[in-house]
Amino acid sequence: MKPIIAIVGRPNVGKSTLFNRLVGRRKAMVDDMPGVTRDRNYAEVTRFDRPFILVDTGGFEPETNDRLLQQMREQSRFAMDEADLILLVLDARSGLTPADEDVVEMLRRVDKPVFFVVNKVDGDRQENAAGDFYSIGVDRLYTVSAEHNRGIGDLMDDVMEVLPVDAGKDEASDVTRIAVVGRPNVGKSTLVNRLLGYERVVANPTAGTTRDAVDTRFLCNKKPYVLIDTAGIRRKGKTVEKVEKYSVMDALRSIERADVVLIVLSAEDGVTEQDSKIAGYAYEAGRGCIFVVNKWDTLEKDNSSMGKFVEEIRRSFKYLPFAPILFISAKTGQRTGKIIAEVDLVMEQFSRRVTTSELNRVFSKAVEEHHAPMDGGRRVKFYFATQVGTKPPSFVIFTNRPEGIHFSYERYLMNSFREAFGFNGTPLHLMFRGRDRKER
Ligand SMILES: Nc1nc2c(ncn2[C@@H]2O[C@H](COP(=O)(O)OP(=O)(O)OP(=O)(O)O)[C@@H](O)[C@H]2O)c(=O)[nH]1
Ligand SMILES: Nc1nc2c(ncn2[C@@H]2O[C@H](COP(=O)(O)OP(=O)(O)OP(=O)(O)O)[C@@H](O)[C@H]2O)c(=O)[nH]1
Repeated sequence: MKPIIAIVGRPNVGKSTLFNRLVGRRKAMVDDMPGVTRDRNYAEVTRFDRPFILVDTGGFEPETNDRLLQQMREQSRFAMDEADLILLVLDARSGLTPADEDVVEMLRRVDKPVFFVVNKVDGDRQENAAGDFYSIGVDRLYTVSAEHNRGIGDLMDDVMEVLPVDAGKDEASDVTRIAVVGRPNVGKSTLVNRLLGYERVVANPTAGTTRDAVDTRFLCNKKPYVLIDTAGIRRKGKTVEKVEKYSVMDALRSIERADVVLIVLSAEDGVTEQDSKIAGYAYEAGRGCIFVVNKWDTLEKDNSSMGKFVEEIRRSFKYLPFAPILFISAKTGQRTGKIIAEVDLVMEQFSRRVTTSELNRVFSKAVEEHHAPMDGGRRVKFYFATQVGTKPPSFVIFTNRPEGIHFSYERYLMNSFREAFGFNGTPLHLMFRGRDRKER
């Protein structure tokens, strides 16, 4: 599993700025996609060919919580439990505060590498002021300016030296890896047990790598599948509070390792905020997605109830119009037998390749029917499209204005591809590239 680096610190010290700096990407353009977190707080980053997961814990703060210390404790606890390495961000311009000291105290007890990062050191003047932070009693401070990209290279050089090495992939290509995700109590464990009970479990759960992930292999119609992190799902003795706090993170980790994600909803509750969050991550991670509406047995049904639920899902998850929806009861077994067949269909599309000539036929027709809007008074021209990868299907489109293509036009192109090719259940990834190597 890829190691996790957590960024902690009180509000406004520059966590998100540092996060964006390290991710090296513009902020995700997701404004017009309800349900997808606006500022993403979770990203996969590769440095010196080594991938890791970067988490900005600021994003985990409940919006209504006004208690600073409480928030920081939660962030730090999260970081201590889940991360492999912690970046504590301090603010050179505001100096050391009691809240900082409180977190430092907590982190002192952690048996993981902690880097003390003094941010907003934009110039030499702040460099001197930053020295005050040594009063917290650490050997090494890293002075940086996240905004102006100062000191970041030195910091990351040292971080990469102590970051645990990825303990290895388990990505046999013929196996479909399935993650079952959803907020607490929607019926994940019941569903997992149902799937495994149905199908013959061919191997005992094997203890995974660094964080006790237990994946379970099983066969269905002689085809191999892996259910990811069944331990996380079945884990007993979690306190209620912990379940509430960490389930999104559990989901993230499973999604990260999956091909196809079963997003479990509960028919009893309808769609909730937390469902949106989880589904948003599955989408952003570019995994195959299937909505599984569980507890269908609990509804008083009339003819329109399924249609209404479909509507609610489509309205709440506008960015996932391509994800199939299944209505099941994990408890009674109703329609659970259809899940794996649906997974197969999605996996096929997720791994699908179209030929360059087919692709360009569809692409040029789409462009002809609906021109791209002008970019700063300049015509946007396209040259050529090619598929560069699968899982999910990824395309590069060559254009004279790679930075001038609006998200709505990108979406139009994706929809044209879907209309022509299907790609049911899988996100698509488009990249625009200029002939002069400019890229977005
Ligand atoms: N001068 C200076 N300002 C910075 C630097 N890094 C961040 N800032 C500013 O500090 C403010 C807070 O930055 P954020 O990245 O939003 O801080 P945060 O810790 O993520 O804040 P929360 O989201 O509230 O937790 C913004 O106005 C940034 O522009 C820096 O290196 N130098
Ligand atoms: N009526 C009904 N109840 C169900 C169904 N599936 C699960 N349940 C019940 O819902 C409750 C929660 O089920 P779990 O499988 O433990 O849910 P979970 O999502 O794994 O929960 P966490 O471990 O808290 O994340 C249990 O009481 C189940 O018996 C279903 O299809 N119908």
